[in-house]
Amino acid sequence: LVSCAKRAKTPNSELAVCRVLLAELEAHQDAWPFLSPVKLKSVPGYRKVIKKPMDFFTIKEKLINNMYLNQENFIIDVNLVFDNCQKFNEDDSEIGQAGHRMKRFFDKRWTELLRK
Ligand SMILES: Cc1ncccc1N[C@@H](C)c1ccc2c(c1)OCCO2
Repeated sequence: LVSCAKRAKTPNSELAVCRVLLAELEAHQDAWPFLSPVKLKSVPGYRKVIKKPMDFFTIKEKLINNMYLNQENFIIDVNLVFDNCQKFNEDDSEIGQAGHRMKRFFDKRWTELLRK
């Protein structure tokens, strides 16, 4: 039989994987600093230093409201969470360490799930 062309991934199946990945991030024991938006009034300097705040709750809202057209936009927002964390927090701080652990976990899982 002639093999059919490799079926392109439909956007919704791409986004289904993003929902699975986000659920795993939210369930991770080191997710606590990233579960909701940083309160800009209660963290001195955050608003000035971090130009594009991002967190897992906001990402979930964007997924639910179909604001991600593809996996790439989702991955950009997740990496923004970790880049903001590294920019604002010392590597040896509680939050800094949580951020490094979460980034390592994410990089591993999306490689396994998305790089099929
Ligand atoms: C990711 C991040 N980077 C820099 C600062 C804060 C945060 N997270 C907030 C939720 C946060 C995390 C931990 C906290 C906190 C707020 O305020 C009270 C003390 O403990």
